[in-house]
Amino acid sequence: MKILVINAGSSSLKYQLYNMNDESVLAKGLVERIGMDSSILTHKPAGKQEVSEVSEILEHITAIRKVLSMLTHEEHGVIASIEEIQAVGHRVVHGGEAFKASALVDDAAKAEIRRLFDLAPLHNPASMMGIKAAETNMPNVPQVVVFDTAFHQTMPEKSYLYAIPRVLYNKYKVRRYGAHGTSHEYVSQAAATFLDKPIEELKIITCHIGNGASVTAVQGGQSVDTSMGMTPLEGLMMGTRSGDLDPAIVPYVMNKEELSVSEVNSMLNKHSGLLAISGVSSDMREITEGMDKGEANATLAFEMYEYRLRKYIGSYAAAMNGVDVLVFTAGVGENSVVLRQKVLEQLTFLGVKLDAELNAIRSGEPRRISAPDSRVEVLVIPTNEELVIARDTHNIVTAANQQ
Ligand SMILES: Nc1ncnc2c1ncn2[C@@H]1O[C@H](COP(=O)(O)OP(=O)(O)O)[C@@H](O)[C@H]1O
Ligand SMILES: CC(=O)OP(=O)(O)O
Ligand SMILES: [Mg+2]
Repeated sequence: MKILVINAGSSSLKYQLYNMNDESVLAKGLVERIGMDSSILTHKPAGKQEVSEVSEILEHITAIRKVLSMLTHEEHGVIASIEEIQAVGHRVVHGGEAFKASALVDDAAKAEIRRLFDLAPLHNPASMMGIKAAETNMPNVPQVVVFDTAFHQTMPEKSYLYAIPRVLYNKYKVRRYGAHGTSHEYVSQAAATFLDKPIEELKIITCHIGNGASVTAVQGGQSVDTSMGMTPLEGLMMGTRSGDLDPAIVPYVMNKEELSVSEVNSMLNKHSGLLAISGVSSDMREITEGMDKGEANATLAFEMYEYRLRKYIGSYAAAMNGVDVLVFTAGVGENSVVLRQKVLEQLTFLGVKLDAELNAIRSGEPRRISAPDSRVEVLVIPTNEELVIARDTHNIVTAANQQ
């Protein structure tokens, strides 16, 4: 079965085409700047040269049409016809309380995802555009939705409730949902496999540190707490998101600066984090370059980012009364040697002992970076959200076909 995996953002669309017979990736790519004056489609067929194409792509529907024509292209294509795509899997950030697992797309699922627009205004509308675009271009192909929030549905009330009037939960479902669940689940299972230990016996802290970043406490294979909240704004300091802050700052700043709700949302989601403190970039590579050059603001941004991540790790060790395994994943977690080093150097109180040489190795494979006598196993595990989405899609569509 060939499955197209789609991760739609508000102005971007990432895709991967899988052959599920051997779980190989036939092609992958990215459409950026959808709706802007010049959009860029970057397409990488397996074993062939990467190609880029600049054009005007105003909507997701057009973006998918371009992707499909690239996948079937004479020179850069990997399939003879669109008919070869037997299912589409979509990443959806918010599944609320309704979705505890992945699901087939039908009218009820779409209505629920739409109902959740309010809770994830930056993410769910983009996912819905991706679903609509795929339906329009491939009307008879089954579609599956895989939710970032699903893995965190095991959190107990004491983790997911906010200490605000209960009526807000009853009426509006205001609570912690978390995100990046597909990744936290994948890397926690991969960690247990790597260590050859039953996941039921492990206390694992998974750090998904990408553009968006979150930490999860995984006890016995289940998410028991996570740093992102009702929306992906809470928790760690991120590329452009503030993470935790005193909620009183919001009305105070709105009042002083005469900001609207959407302006303050935009400030906290798009103009904060590393970008705001460094004044230069939201990209960790540029932050560390600035730090190497002795730039004070880049150095401060890095220090805040590292410190806040370390505090979350400490608090989740307390939440589980211990930690056996610490996992780093996603763009920054997999690649930033210096971030891991700075975090781990000050977790010696937990029994963490870093092996600096192992930490400096660059590899795309799961690996251990702690010393043999470290009380906590520290691993770097490349995440693969797309593969999980492809597998869930395959399982759900296969089961539906058998009915
Ligand atoms: N070699 C590297 N060193 C440090 N940071 C890196 C490196 N490569 C990528 N990154 C960081 O990874 C981030 C993107 O992570 P990723 O998981 O791809 O994010 P997302 O999926 O949220 O777009 C970038 O912002 C960049 O700062
Ligand atoms: C939920 C979220 O933060 O996603 P991303 O890391 O892709 O921005
Ligand atoms: Mg990501």
